[in-house]
This record gives sequence, C-alpha cells and structure tokens, in this order.
Amino acid sequence: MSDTSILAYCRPGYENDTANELTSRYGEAGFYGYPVSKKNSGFAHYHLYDAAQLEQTVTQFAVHDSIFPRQLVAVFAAINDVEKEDRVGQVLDALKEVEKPFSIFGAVDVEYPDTEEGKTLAKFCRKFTVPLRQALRKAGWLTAKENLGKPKLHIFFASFEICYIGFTLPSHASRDHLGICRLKFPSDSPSRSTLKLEDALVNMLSNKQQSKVLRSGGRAVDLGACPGGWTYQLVKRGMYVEAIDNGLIADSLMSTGLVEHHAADGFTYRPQFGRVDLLVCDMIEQPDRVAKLMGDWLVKHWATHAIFNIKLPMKRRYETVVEAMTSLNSRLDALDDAFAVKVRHLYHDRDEVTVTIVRTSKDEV
Ligand SMILES: C[S@@+](CC[C@H](N)C(=O)[O-])C[C@H]1O[C@@H](n2cnc3c(N)ncnc32)[C@H](O)[C@@H]1O
Repeated sequence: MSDTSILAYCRPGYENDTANELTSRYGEAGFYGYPVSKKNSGFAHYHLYDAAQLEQTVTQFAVHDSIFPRQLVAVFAAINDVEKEDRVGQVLDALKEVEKPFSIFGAVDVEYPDTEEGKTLAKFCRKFTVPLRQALRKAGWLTAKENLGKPKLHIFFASFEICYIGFTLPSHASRDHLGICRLKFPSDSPSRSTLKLEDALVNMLSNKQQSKVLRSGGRAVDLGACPGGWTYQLVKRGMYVEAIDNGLIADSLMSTGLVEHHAADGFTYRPQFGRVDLLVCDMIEQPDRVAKLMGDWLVKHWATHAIFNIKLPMKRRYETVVEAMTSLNSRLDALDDAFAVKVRHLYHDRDEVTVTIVRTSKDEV
C-alpha cells in the first residue's frame, strides 16, 4: 500500500514533541501535511499531502539538524497486514508498486521502535534481514555489495503486523541502527552523566569542530560539575577545567592536577583567568535562565564555545526549547562572529536536550 510520510524515530514518551517539531519545520518550509503519533510508541509520522514532495524533503532536512528525531525516514510504502508466511514477498510486492525513488539502494536496515514492545521484534528483525537482503539483490533493488555512500532502504516494523518502507540519504541520516549510538560507560568516570557529554562531543561536533573546541592544554569551565562526569571528558582530552559546584568533586579528577574546584554559584561565577575555550553546563535549572546565562558568557567573550543541557518541562517541551533558543540565537546573531548551533535530544539524554555552540569568525563561514 502506498504511503507518503516522514517517519521519525524518537525516545518513547517524546512522540508528541517529535510530531510538533515535524509539523512546524516541514510546514514552515512549505511541505504541508499532518502529524500522527501515539504515546510511548517510539516514533511519529508526518504525512505529506503532496507525495511528489517526498524526495525534496529528504534532501532538505538532515536528522542532525533536528531536535527530537533520532532518524528521519522518507516512507513511500506501508504494509498493514504483514503475513508470517511470506514477509519477503510482501516487501517485494510493496516495492514493485512504487516508482523507484532511486535506481538502487546501497544497504538495507530492518528496524523496530526503541520500546519494550520493540525489543520483542529485535531478534526477528535481525534474522529477517538475511533472506530479505538476498531477495532485494536478486530483484535489483540492492547493490551486490554494501555501499554506504548510496541511499539506504529502511524496513521499519512498528509491530509484527505493520511495517513501513522508506529510505534515507547517507549525508542526511544517522548511520546508527535505530538512530541510536550506544556508548560504553568508562568505569573510571565519577558519574554516568559523562555519557551525555561524550555523546554530544562525538555525535554533534564534526572532527574539525572537535579539534577546535577540545584543544589539549585549552581551558574550560564546567558549571554544575559534581561529581565530575563532564569534567572527566574534558580532562581526558588534556583540558584545564574550573569545576563549579557546591557538591563534592571526585578525588581522581583533582589528582590529575588539571582541575580547580570552586564551591560557588554557577550563575554568578566568572572565569578566573580571562576567556576560556569552552563553557559546559549541566545545572538543573529553568531553560530560559540557562539560555540567558550561556548567552552572557558568549556575548561577553568569557567563553569561545559552549555545550550545555536544557532540562525539559513536562509539557510544551518542543515549544520551550524553541523559545529558549530563539532568544539566545537572536543575541548571537547581533555579534560579529558566526555560531554553529545544534540542539539534539541525544540517546543518553533523558528529560533534557543538548546544545552545542561553536564560534567561527564570519570570514571562516
Ligand atoms: C546533573 S548534576 C551534574 C552532573 C555532572 N555533569 C556530572 O557529569 O557528574 C547537576 C549539578 O548541578 C549543581 N548545581 C545546581 N545548581 C547550581 C548552581 N546554581 N551553581 C552551581 N552548581 C549548581 C548541582 O549541585 C549538581 O551537582
């Protein structure tokens, strides 16, 4: 059955926020449609009124530039009555019905929602991939060898009965299965929060941005640092850190000689030795208060770059993030420098989003 929609994978519980984001972003760009989402399903749809716009939406929106989606799949077919006996045949039939959006796909991924129900599909999806891949190659849908430079075919099982068929472009998609990048907890880190910053460093900054922001020997300030998971990431990369928090910081960090701990209020603390390369902040505070504080540090040149979390309220989460970021962005826009700003709800974030702001001089842009 033909179906034309954008399918966004997301953290369970965030379907409504994801749907609001899709509606707002695609609608503003003239891709009109309507959202469909079900609480705790782990995904949301945005159905396009004009099917001809599907390819254009894929080239226009990258998942890395969105907030809540972990993956954005352009869906061109759906099967609503998957039959146990001939699933491969049904997928091939569904593909036959559509015009090939790209002559050939370079890879196929069989996926499922990141939910408890989704976990029951994991084993089946893994096993199903093998015969499906063979059949797709035989039918000319897939390159003979995996080619990750070409569009990828996604077969997403929402349940054992319903599956969506769509594609992503490598430049605009997450390379990770289910759009999830799982990181290994470093056992010598003082807290699990360390994974949030590592996720941001690895998945939100390009290699070039990483070497610029995380200079060995560079200086950083960590607001709300204790017990030290974020400071740990910076110290690991050879940075000097002013760790600000009334709590206790791990001795293992203090003994590196790279950390100064100040028991102070993060809202009034100012850098001890002039401008720092990087400001990070993980204080649990009102979104607009944190955004204002980050803006002050960047506008006043106390920090060159910033990475911080915005804690999400229970309701109007997408709107709250947009409001906080709109006022911050307008302050940055007034400066002579240019700023690369990203906001993502990362896999290791729970009820928060991560913001990275990398400064470049306008000549570099
Ligand atoms: C989520 S924890 C930070 C965890 C830390 N990033 C880590 O990886 O270990 C939040 C911290 O912010 C601190 N905090 C909250 N409000 C603060 C303020 N106004 N000034 C300084 N620290 C604050 C709390 O004491 C708490 O330790």
